[in-house]
Amino acid sequence: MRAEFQKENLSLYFIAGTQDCPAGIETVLRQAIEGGITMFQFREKGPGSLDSKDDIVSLAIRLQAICREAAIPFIINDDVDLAVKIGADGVHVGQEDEKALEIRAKLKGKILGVSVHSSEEAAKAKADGADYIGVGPVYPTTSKADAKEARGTEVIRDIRLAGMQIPLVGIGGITAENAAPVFASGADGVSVISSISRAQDPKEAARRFSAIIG
Ligand SMILES: Cc1ncsc1CCOP(=O)(O)O
Ligand SMILES: C=C1C=NC(C)=NC1=N
Ligand SMILES: [Mg+2]
Repeated sequence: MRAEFQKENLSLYFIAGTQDCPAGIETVLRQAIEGGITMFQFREKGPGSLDSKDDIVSLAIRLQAICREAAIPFIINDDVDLAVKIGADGVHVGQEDEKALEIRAKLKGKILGVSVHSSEEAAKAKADGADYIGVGPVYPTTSKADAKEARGTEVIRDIRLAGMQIPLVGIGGITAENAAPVFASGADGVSVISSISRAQDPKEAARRFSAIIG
């Protein structure tokens, strides 16, 4: 899958777990796909998320099938073993997760995304073989309890000013109304949870981004 991964996949990168989807994650995912999302990350984490491993695995398999039908990359958050087990297209890990270098070895040919909060962490992620980096929170967020302080587009600009061209997605509190500055600062895409997952009409919510993505 890595061969097919390109920065355009990051344009509208939807992330969700059951905890983010009052209307039901499978329904929300299908509507988000109809609305034009370009990549999906299953992130079952935090208050209200499933705690049964079996439930998580069977849901991941169902969500993966929905993404495969639509030919969009299916990414697992944090759980490298789950990603390998079900043959996901890739994994996204934070600084505290398994070392990106070790994951790169386990996930040959798959997509590896790493969360970074500075240009130094971005350089390390690149050296470790990351295919893309997630930078944020850009704006305040309520979808990640332990999120760091919102930095606006400062870190994205720092990374681009440092000359790093690695595929980069901004994340944190992003809506169709505040997405333009994220692209303007050098991001290849925006990563979104609640402005799609909690929308009255997730398809319409996703579609509203396409005016900005071009
Ligand atoms: C997973 C993650 N990482 C940084 S902020 C965040 C949550 C983003 O959720 P939302 O788009 O609802 O603010
Ligand atoms: C924390 C995260 C940062 N960025 C992305 C793309 N996903 C995440 N789970
Ligand atoms: Mg993590």
